[in-house]
Amino acid sequence: MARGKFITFEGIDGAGKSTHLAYVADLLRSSGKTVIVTREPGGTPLGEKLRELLLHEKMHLETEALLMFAARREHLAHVIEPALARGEWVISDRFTDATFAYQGGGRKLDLIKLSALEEWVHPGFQPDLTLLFDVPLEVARARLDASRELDKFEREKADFFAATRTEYLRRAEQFPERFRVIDSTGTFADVHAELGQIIACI
Ligand SMILES: Nc1ncnc2c1ncn2[C@@H]1O[C@H](COP(=O)(O)OP(=O)(O)O)[C@@H](O)[C@H]1O
Ligand SMILES: Cc1cn([C@H]2C[C@H](O)[C@@H](COP(=O)(O)OP(=O)(O)O)O2)c(=O)[nH]c1=O
Repeated sequence: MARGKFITFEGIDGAGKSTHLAYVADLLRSSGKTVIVTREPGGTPLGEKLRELLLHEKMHLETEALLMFAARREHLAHVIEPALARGEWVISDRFTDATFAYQGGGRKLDLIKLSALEEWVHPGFQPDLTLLFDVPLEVARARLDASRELDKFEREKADFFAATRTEYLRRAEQFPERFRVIDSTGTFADVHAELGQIIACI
């Protein structure tokens, strides 16, 4: 049985990534793949408890980074790795790039510390494809304000999101073999067309 593929969705809050996740899952299912959709922080019973804390409690920056990776360890062990080994495809709404972008870029935690945690939690393992949904900050903010009650991260100021977006784009340049940057300012139809082309080539 061939191993499945691991696809991650990334972007600043309000970029539109969650909106397009079901579309990509359906595209893959219609081509005969078994697909699991999951998310971070979360994706396991313990991970979802950690998510509650991470999204609503104030904590030291390093505690936040450590808990993100603790939840990720659970997620890899109990969901991602077993599914890929069974030949299933896994789509995750965020993964380690989010920790580099938010805790590293946004909150300025030393990237060397994050690389050490990454090397500990998933040495040699990376997504096969990372879709980075990119929009200007004002567009993301307007979409967020119109759509939901904001959590701890979503209430951050513009300079936090500017730094988060910059770090995402820097990583996309650093790892061009797995990143695809999606212009998420277009209509749903525009974004779907771009996603369709990318998925057709994977
Ligand atoms: N291309 C788009 N055009 C207009 N509105 C969009 C677009 N993509 C997403 N939205 C809207 O923006 C809001 C935030 O999208 P969401 O997918 O939840 O963002 P994210 O998961 O990136 O935080 C939702 O109300 C969604 O309907
Ligand atoms: C996975 C991850 C998420 N986050 C943040 C980004 C988001 O603001 C928040 C939750 O992500 P997300 O599920 O995208 O939130 P929503 O469904 O409300 O759009 O967690 C980090 O700061 N670091 C991480 O490593």
